[in-house]
Amino acid sequence: MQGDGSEDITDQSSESSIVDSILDGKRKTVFENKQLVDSNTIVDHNRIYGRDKQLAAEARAFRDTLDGERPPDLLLYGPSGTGKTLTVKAVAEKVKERATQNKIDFDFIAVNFKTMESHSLDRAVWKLGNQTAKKAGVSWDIPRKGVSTDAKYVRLYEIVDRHFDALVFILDEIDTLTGRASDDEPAYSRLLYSLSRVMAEQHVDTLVSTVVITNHPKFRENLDSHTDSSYNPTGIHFSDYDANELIEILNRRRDAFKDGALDDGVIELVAAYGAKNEGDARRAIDLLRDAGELANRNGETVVTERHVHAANDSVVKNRVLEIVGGMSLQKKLSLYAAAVVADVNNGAAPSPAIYTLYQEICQRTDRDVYTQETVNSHINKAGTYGVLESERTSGGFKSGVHLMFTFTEPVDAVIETLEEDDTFDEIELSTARSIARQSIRST
Ligand SMILES: Nc1ncnc2c1ncn2[C@@H]1O[C@H](COP(=O)(O)OP(=O)(O)OP(=O)(O)O)[C@@H](O)[C@H]1O
Repeated sequence: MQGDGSEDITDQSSESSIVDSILDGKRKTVFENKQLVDSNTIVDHNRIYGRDKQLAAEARAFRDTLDGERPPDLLLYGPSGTGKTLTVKAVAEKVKERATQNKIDFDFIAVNFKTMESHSLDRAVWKLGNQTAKKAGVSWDIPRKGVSTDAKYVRLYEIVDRHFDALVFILDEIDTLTGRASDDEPAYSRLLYSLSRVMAEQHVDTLVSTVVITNHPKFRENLDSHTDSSYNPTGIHFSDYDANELIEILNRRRDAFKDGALDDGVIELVAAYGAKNEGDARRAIDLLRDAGELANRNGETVVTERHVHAANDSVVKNRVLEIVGGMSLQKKLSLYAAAVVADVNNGAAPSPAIYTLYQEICQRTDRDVYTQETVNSHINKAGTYGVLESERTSGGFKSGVHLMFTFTEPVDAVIETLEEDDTFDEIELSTARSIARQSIRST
């Protein structure tokens, strides 16, 4: 806008020519098939590495369907990003192909319960109904509210019975289905009970079975005794990947990139970061894609180790920001003290030294000082989101038994992220560091 309120024509035309040149020009990209580095893509069997035992166990179970028998329920457990969802969906797709050849109506319904806004049984049944109706190609005429859970079950099972010979429900993160706090039995227990008894109790002819995917197999301890006796899944374990396995996985997706667009060492570096990140293949694939996107943004045609390092820094920062961004002031102060102590003490932060630094910071910036117990519990909260781990120990400090915190995220990223908050304007990092060193020596 100019002073008289009219548009600046020169600026507008240069803007539109920039936009035109971007839209009209041929896009430079390092990617040949970007889908391969989208972690939601279900890749073909020839790109799945090192899961033969698990694939075989899943195929053996699903095979029953082709023989007209109900497959056993499966429980796939292990850390995040270890191929639980990928393998079971890949096998289910294959079984579906065979079933179609044999004129069997087989299908699978995959639902992730974590992403639901409410974790009640009612919402879970509604969601299963909605997905099942979609697969069956019929409309799901049940409103979310105003209809009882029983009525939702009835309609769901009617669709199942009418449209499928065999159906597998793939239930991801089922342990998040806790239901209301007042419920005496968790919602997932009631859902598993119903699904495992549907053929007997609802007179459904369809061969119905379940595949539960979880990082927390201990959820079974909270099953109601009735569910526990009717639900006996076959367990299949998935362990995390080491760097060499991640290299194999990533190498099978090289063709996501154009010929020559991946510099030597890029895959190995991404795998090394991935191995540090709990051997999670999802994070490794995402990092490889992010590095490629960064090269694209910079207008470069080859992805190098530099892009990987930079992409990793920004992933870590975003993750830490997501966790610490919403913390209260006192939690931030406690975590900051822990991070500074860890920073000067080779990554380990003993609680007495943290508390000394925390007190100093609060006194110097005129803030309330909470008890050591509260500070420890504030820091432990950060642990539940995966920033650090704690262990009870008794060695080396006058104060007897204490907690030792070790960070699972890079300490410098935690300090840098916390320092973005105005609260820390009054605190000099160098001063905090020297107090931390002193308190390590004197506690
Ligand atoms: N063995 C493997 N070979 C090829 N790709 C893999 C392998 N394991 C995992 N992946 C890829 O890593 C990503 C995460 O895998 P998947 O979704 O199966 O993990 P998950 O174990 O189900 O994790 P979560 O517990 O978080 O749901 C996916 O993109 C998947 O394609």
